[in-house]
Order: sequence, then C-alpha cells, then structure tokens
Amino acid sequence: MRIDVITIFPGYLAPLREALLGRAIGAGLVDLAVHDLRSWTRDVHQAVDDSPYGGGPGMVMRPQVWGEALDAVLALDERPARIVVPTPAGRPFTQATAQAWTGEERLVFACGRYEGIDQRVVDDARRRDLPVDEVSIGDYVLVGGEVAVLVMVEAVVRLLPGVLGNPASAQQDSFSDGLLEGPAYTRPEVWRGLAVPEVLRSGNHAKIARWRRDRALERTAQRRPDLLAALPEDALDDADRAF
Ligand SMILES: O[C@H]1NC=Nc2ccccc21
Repeated sequence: MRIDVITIFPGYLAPLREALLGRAIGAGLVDLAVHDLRSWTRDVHQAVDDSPYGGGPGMVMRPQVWGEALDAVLALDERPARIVVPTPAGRPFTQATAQAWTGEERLVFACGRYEGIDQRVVDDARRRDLPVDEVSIGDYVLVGGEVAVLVMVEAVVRLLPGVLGNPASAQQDSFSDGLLEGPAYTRPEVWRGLAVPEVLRSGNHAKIARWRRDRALERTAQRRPDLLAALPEDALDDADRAF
C-alpha cells in the first residue's frame, strides 16, 4: 500500500516512521510519502488559506493550492487512490473503515485546518470520479487533520498482512467481535497485594474463555451499551445472555 499525506505541517507526521509503522515501511509493506502543501503555493507569502465567504471565524484553505497539490500527488503513482479528508464534519472513522481501506492500493490523505478546505476541492475530485471519503475520528475539536491521519494510518497499517507479528491479535482486539476487550494481566501473580484472577492461572481454557467473554460483556455493558445494542442478533449465545 502506498500512503501519501499532504499537509502544511510535515513534521507532524514523523511518528509514522517510528516503531511498528516504521518497520512496515522498512519491510516494504507500506510506502509513505509526506508532501508540504506550501510547495504548490505561488505567492511570496505561500498563502494556503483565506477568509471564509459569508464571514465567520477562522480561515478556509484555498482551492487553487489544494487542487494543484492533489493533482500533482495523484500523478506520482499510477495506482488508483482513495482520497481521505479528515474533518469534524465527516462520517465516523471506525474499525470497519480501517478494515475496508486495507483493500486499497493507495490512500492520499489531505490534511486541512479545523475550519476546512474549500468544498469545491472535494466536489471537483468527486465529479472526476475519484473516490473521496470525508471522515472524522471523533466528536471533539482538533486544530487540523494531521493527528487524525496518524490515528487512521496506524489503524489501517496494523491490519495489513505481515505487519503484526501475531495476526490473531488483530482479530481478537476490541471491536473485532463487537465487544470491548476485558482486563489483561501479566506477572507477577501478586502485585501490591493485588492477585491475578484465579481462573487465568487454572489452565482450564474453556473456563478462561468464558471468564474473558463475561468480562468483555460486563465492560461493554458498563462503558459502551451502544456497542451491545448494535450487536447482530446471533452474536450472543445462551451463555452470553445468561451473563
Ligand atoms: O477528525 C476530526 N475530529 C475532530 N476535529 C478535526 C479537525 C480537523 C480534521 C479532522 C478532525
């Protein structure tokens, strides 16, 4: 998978070259290219935004700069690309989105400031039949899209074959079965007087699986009843319902 990020803060994307993602890049599983939007400005001030038509606070990013930047970046590689625009006004980015994007040959992320990019940039891309997703990582206010890109790239790349040491963990993590993960423990057996739950040291794998499922159901019911309500009918068996 090739990933391009267009931003006025290229340094913000440096973490993508660390740790797991850095290794995925090193292993050739992901190609990452970060582009400075200002490269496509033409004025001495390298202006990338301007006041909003209709008034109001903040600034809106200029269509000319973004149009040239996207055209240039798309032309760098012939692989078909999905354009992703992080915005608080976007559809929610979920694990399902991350899973779906693993099928893409190329993702091009357009990082805008909070007030957004002139809507005609997205409209122009769509009328040229380029796939464009406007997505939000959550209902809170960030200053720009860069942090959202870090989140989404990590969520997608960890699912790519060969990236995680143990592919099973990608299947067993929270949200993959619709429930939150329950509590986890490691050595020592007792720490500051707190013992690891006995069942986890019993070696009885059926009991352990049941206990873990019950803790996941309990935690999901307490913290995310919306997830429980969204589970498909057949997701809970009789033992689950008994819980
Ligand atoms: O993902 C969004 N969540 C909240 N604020 C944002 C600001 C700029 C881009 C994207 C977002």
